[in-house]
Order: sequence, then C-alpha cells, then structure tokens
Amino acid sequence: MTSTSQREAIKGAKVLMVGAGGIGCELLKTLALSGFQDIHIIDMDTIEVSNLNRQFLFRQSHVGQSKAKVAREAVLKFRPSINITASHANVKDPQFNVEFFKQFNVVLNGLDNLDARRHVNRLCLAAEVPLVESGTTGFLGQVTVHIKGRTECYECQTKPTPKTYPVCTITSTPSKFVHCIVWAKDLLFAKLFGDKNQGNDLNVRSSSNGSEGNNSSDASKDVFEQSPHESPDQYARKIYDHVFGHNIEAALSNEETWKNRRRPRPIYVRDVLPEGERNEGVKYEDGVGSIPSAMGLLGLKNPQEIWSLSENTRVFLEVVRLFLEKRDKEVGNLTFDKDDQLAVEFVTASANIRASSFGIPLHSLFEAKGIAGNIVHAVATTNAIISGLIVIEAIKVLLRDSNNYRMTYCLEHPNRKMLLMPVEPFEANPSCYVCSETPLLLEVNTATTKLRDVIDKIVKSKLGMNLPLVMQGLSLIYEEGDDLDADMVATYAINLDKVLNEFPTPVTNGTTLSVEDFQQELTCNINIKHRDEFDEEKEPDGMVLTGWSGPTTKSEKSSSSSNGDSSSAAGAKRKLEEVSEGNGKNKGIAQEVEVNDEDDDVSVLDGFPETNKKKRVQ
Ligand SMILES: Nc1ncnc2c1ncn2[C@@H]1O[C@H](COP(=O)(O)OP(=O)(O)OP(=O)(O)O)[C@@H](O)[C@H]1O
Ligand SMILES: [Zn+2]
Repeated sequence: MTSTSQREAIKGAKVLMVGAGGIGCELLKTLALSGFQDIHIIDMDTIEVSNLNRQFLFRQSHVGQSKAKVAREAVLKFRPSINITASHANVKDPQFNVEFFKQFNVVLNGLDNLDARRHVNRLCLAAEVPLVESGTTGFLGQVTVHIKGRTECYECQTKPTPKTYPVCTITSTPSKFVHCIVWAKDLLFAKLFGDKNQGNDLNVRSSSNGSEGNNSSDASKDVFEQSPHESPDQYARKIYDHVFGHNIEAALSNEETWKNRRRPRPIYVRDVLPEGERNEGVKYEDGVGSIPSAMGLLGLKNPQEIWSLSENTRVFLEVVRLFLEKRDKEVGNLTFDKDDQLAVEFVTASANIRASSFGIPLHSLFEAKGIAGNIVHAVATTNAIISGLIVIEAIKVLLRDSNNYRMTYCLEHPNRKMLLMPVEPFEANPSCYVCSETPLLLEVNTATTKLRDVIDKIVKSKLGMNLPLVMQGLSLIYEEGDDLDADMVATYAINLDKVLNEFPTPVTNGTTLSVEDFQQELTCNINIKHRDEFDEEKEPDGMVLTGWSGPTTKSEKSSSSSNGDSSSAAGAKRKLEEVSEGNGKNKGIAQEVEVNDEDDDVSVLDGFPETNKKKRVQ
C-alpha cells in the first residue's frame, strides 16, 4: 500500500533505468505497476533466445531486436498512458553525459558488469543524482543505495579481483579441470584463433619439433602457422600432436617437475583414432543459418554427456576444420565467447584431452561451458525480489526518507535462517579515489615501464576511465578523444611508447600524475613511487596501485571465481558463500556478500544485536 506522499513522489518522478535484462524486465514491470509515469531505459543489447526463460517481456519473435525498445512496447501494452523512452545504446556513449543524468530524480541499475556500473556511479556522483544499484547471482542478490554526500559510493569498497592461476600451473602442471579449461580457453584457443600479436604463454613449453623445450625464437618454423599445402585436417592433427603429444613429452623430460607429481601421458591422434581414420569433414548442407556445430555433425546430441577421449579428439579435429573452412575471416580476431557454440566445443574438447593426459576427470560440454563462461544460472525469482527491493528504495530516495534507506542482501544466512538481510548504508570511504580527492600511489619501475602500460593496465583497467587525459604538472602528456588533431594524435602515440623516465621531464620517484576523464567528471592524482622489482606471480602487471582501501583494516583476499564485475561489502568480512569453482557468472555483487558473525561488521537490523565497526550513515 502506498501513502499519498509516496504516490505523489512516484507520479512526479523521472527515472533512469540502465539495463533491460533479467533484473531490468522485472524492474520495468514493477515500476509501471507501482505508478511510475516517466521512465527512460538504456540497454545496448538485442534479445537472445537464452534470455527468454526469464526476461518475460520478450518473446521468440523478438529475438534479435533491441531489449530496451521491446521492453518499452511490452509494458506500454498494459500501461499505455505512461511515458517510456527507450535507448538502444551503451550507457557509456557520450550522449549520456552529466547533463543527461541531471534530468533524473533517481537512477536504477540492472547491469551485469563492473565497467558499466562504475561508469554510472561516476555520472551519478557528478550529476548528484541518487543511484540504486543491484545485482543477482543465482539465489543471491543485493540492492544498495548510493547518494553523494550521504552514503558510500558504489566504488568506495575495493572490488575483489577475479580468480587467477599461476602461469606454470596452467602451462605445465594442471591438477584440476578448471586449469585445463583456462589453458584451452586463454592459451590454446587464443593462440589458434585469436590475435597473433598478443603475447601467449602457450609457448612456455612449446617448440616446433617438441624436443628442445623452450624455443620461442624459432619463429620460422612456427607450428601454429598453417603451411600452404596443409589441409585443415592435416593442420588440426599437427596441432593436436604438438600440444597433447610433443609438448607433454618435452615437459616429461624435466624430471624435477614430476618428482612429487603424477606424470602426464602424451597423447597423439594415432593413439586415439583407428589407424587410417581421416577426418575429411562430415558432410552438411551449406545453407542459410549458422555454422553447424561439430558435436551436432558428429552425432553427439546430449551436452550433459561426458565424451570419451576419442569423441573429444574427433570434436577437436572437426572444430578446427570448421573454423578454418567456415569462419576463416574471423580467425585471427576471435576471443572466447561462451555463446559461440564452436568455441565452447573447442574448449571442452581441448580441456578434456588435456585432462585425460594429466589424469583429471573429464567433464561434459554443459559443465565445461559453465566453467569457461563463469556461468551461474540465473534465477527469475531472485531477479523479481531484487527488482521489488529496488523500487522500495527508489521510493524512499524520492521521499528523501534517508533514515530508512537500506542496502538489502538476498542470501541464505547460515545461522539465522533469513533470506533478506537489510543493512543501513555505510558512510563514504574517505580514501575512495572516486568520491573523495584522495591521491593514489603507484609503485612502478619507471626505468622500464612505458606510459602505454600505465594507461592500459592502471588508468583504463583499474581506474575504469574511458577517455583519459594525463597531466604531468602543467604539461599534457596523453589524451584520448574524437576531437584531437592529427599532430596531437601522433605526439600521444609517441608518448605511449616512451618509458616513464624518458619523458622530457622524467616521470620518476615522487612525480605526481593527474588523470582525468571529462565524461565521468573524474580526476585523480597518482603519486609515483619507483620500485625495481615485482613478483611475477603476485604482481603480474609489474605495477601496484594502492592508496584506496576499504575502511576496515583486516584484509582477506577474495578467492572466489569472478568475471570481475563484483563488489564486496568489505574486505574484512568472512565470505558467506563462494561460487563453486569456476562456475560463477557473477552477475552482480551478491557472490561477494560477506558477513562476519563474530564481529558483526555489517549492521543487522530487525532485532539482531549489532556492534558495527564500519561507520553507518548518521
Ligand atoms: N554498458 C552498457 N550499456 C547499456 N546496457 C548494458 C551495458 N552493460 C550491460 N548492459 C545490459 O545490462 C543487461 C544485464 O542483463 P542480464 O544480467 O540479465 O544479462 P543478459 O545478457 O540479458 O543475460 P545473460 O548474460 O545471462 O545471457 C543486459 O541486457 C545488457 O545489455
Ligand atoms: Zn566512493
């Protein structure tokens, strides 16, 4: 039941919704049915068949159409008089600038990635518009409220980094199926079908004749190149024998490695397929429609069945052939996509063959896809609950009912048999580089690191800036944007390749760089500290960015699988639930919700005793 004041607030509100997927469909319906009259939706995607089971505003006939537009039309059918504007666009597009955001009373996020969430957070801060943020992962979910000057912003807490594995485990000593998947997806798939200019650790144990171990300089005999007279099938067999046969034999020659480990078994095509069996390609009709799947052509119908080693081998050979024959234009540009059936078949087969070599249990395509794509199957009910909670918070925000703002976690509390846990919002983190002006510290080897590395790995990747501008004192050393003239573009290109201490005024120990993103209206200062050496395993970027930390001091590094779009309530809190290994499409932040029973780091309402260490909003 809504009160008169609530009804008035709802009626007069102009709302921006970002994302019209699983949460977005539910949210738009609930907003419309709650009396909201003026809603703008932004979503960059088109509808896919796999969305239909839960994104109930969409039907089979809508596949391929804009989610934002179809969602609008579907809701207008039962609420024809309300005003819904739909933008089929990326929220990061320049038209959605601070001025655009300022027209709204509240912004509601139903996104699925960290990058877009951070961008919206920054625009909301700059435009001073309240943000209600959300996410779901299977049965878990959360809704949080972010209001400039009142609560923490979405980025006040550091986000756990995605689970990574030591390179040598992946290239040489896998012990779990997930290691084989990472190898198949990030190394072998990338090597065969991805950008050839990208560095690739597959060569750590590769050599063209397989016997002399490390020899990546032998480029003239690059085994991964298809030679002119080699048929796709011959090429596929050569690659198979190289990576599953020769390379394993080369690895076995290093006795030290296997002293305390089970020795892998080299596998060659001739060991698996009957002598003389050629893979000349299963015949299929070339028609309209998509490229056939290898498993379909080979009669392997059930994706939940585990293929034998020979079936995996046949799939491997067939997939390589199909890529070379039917998708040759894409080869060289592909990155793994969980929705690309052929890519999933390749990764499944390759991971299984490697697993077989290392004595690791094989998995079905369905399982392999889940691990490779970090998929946690979405639960429509969680999306519906979360959307209801978003609307409840949005109404409080419109009424400025700040004493009652809640961040609500949808979870299974281990001890207290509760499904929804409301928590009072936290105060902003005074060292947050996004909502405060605290400088950051970058430890870097200024004698070897190029500006390009700082821009790519730190400014874009870590700080989430789209179009950065970098100042060193009063001089502009780097800038991106459409409006730059050719001279500037050329100068910045040269600067990118300069090592930091080679700039006319060297960027070195004690230098402060100021980085700015105009669209996000975000500026932050980075103090440079020179350091000679970095731990390759623990500090793979060769740089360490600090100076922005969660308000609690106890730290416990997250180890749950994630695709990097998550957030944690606080580093010090104990993990409530970890997504099973490699099987977590992290749609939001729920997977990282953590509760510390002993310390009650989060303030639990509804009668639970609390001694809160983090500062709550007063
Ligand atoms: N930068 C962005 N700009 C606009 N919309 C975005 C942006 N990033 C993500 N989205 C949208 O957010 C929505 C998130 O919805 P959801 O989590 O249900 O993902 P999905 O792609 O629909 O489903 P699934 O990934 O499970 O197949 C998607 O519709 C996606 O297009
Ligand atoms: Zn902040």
